[in-house]
Formats: sequence, C-alpha cells, structure tokens
Amino acid sequence: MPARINPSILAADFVNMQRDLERIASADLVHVDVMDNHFVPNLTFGPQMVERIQAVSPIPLDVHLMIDDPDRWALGYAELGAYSVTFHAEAAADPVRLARRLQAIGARAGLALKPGTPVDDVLELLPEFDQVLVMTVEPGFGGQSFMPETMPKLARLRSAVDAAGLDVWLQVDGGITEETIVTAAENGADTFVAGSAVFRAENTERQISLLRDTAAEHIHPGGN
Ligand SMILES: O=C(CO)[C@H](O)[C@H](O)COP(=O)(O)O
Repeated sequence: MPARINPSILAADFVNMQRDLERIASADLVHVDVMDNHFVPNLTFGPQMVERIQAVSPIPLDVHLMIDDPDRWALGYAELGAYSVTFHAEAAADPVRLARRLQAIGARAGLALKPGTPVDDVLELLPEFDQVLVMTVEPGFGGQSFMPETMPKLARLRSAVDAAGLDVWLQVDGGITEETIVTAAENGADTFVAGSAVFRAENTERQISLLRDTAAEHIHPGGN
C-alpha cells in the first residue's frame, strides 16, 4: 500500500520558503497550513503567499484551511491551482456544497476534524470527499505531542471507508514522528503530515524515505 508523506511548511523557515520547498522535493505533497487567528490562535498566511508557493513548489499543494468561513475562502485556493483543499467540519456552513464546488474546479476536497469532534456526524458525508484529515493535535501550532486518543476515530473512519469501498484518503496531522507514524498507519491512515520531524532533520530526503518506509510497513491493508 502506498504511504504518502506530506511535509508541513509550518515548520519551514518562512524567509527561506523556496529553499525549504526544494528540501522536500521527494515528498508526495506539500502541506500548507492557512491559519486566520480566529478559528485557531495562530496566524500564518493567505492566498497571496500560497500563490507564490504554488508558483515555485516542485510538488503539488495540499492546502489545510484552519479558518472561519471556508465556504467563502476555500474556492480561491482551488482556483490558484492547489491539488487538494481541506477545510474544517467545525467551520463549514455547507460542507457537501463546498466539496462539490472544489471538485468542480478540479481540486480534491478534504474534510478536517479537530481531536474533540466526533466522527459519527461525518460518516454519511464520506462519499462526497476525496480525503479526511484527522487532527492528532489541537490545530494551531507545530511541535506538539501526538494524541493517541484520536486513534479510535481514525480506525472508525478506516472501517467505514473500506466497508463502503470508497477511495477516500485518510490523513493524520500533528506530532507525527518515526514512532507515532506506526500507530497512525496501524489505525488506518495512508497519508501523513509531518512538520518538525521532516524539517528538523539534517537530511530531509532521507527522513522522508524513512517515514514513508516505516508507514508502508505498518499500513492498514485497506489503505488507499
Ligand atoms: O496543522 C498543524 C498544526 O495545526 C501542523 O501541520 C502540524 O502540527 C504539523 O506539525 P508537527 O509535525 O510539527 O506536529
């Protein structure tokens, strides 16, 4: 089964962004955290910066919107060419309509869940989405510890995706290391966002390979 590694540029050097994008050229997608200081207590950047990242990145963009009112803002990221745009279930007014509008522009649509958000309400929405992002830390900051209590939710999503025969990627984000990636893979993740674990490594290419190989060894047989 493939294991996708998406380094999070939240851990990059913002004034050397192009250099840091080159450092992760062997990864699958670059994870781009957009934060508005309202939905989460941190601020990163908006469409202008993401457009420049899109222009120079050697790999496609996996945009994660940690913002209020994604119904208003998400389409702009799809229009500038993001490969995938993920918004939070807790923030969207009409998640299905927004997913369909993103897909109509050509982006993969993702639904993100904070650690405390129950999975029951979103199971019926799975056929509408291309990926689901299970936050394994409280969104807002890099460098936090992985929350193992989110794993039953991931396992539940994996069972639901497999039972329905859906092609929905299951992504984890927060505190992913060479150790925690094993737990996440065993519980059904196939796509792994890692910030600190990649950018703090001296050799990012070797670290990406190590994470990918470790996940692949433990990935759930149903992984997409
Ligand atoms: O979405 C995020 C925080 O909200 C980051 O992508 C995530 O925390 C990754 O950073 P790290 O791997 O350092 O935990």
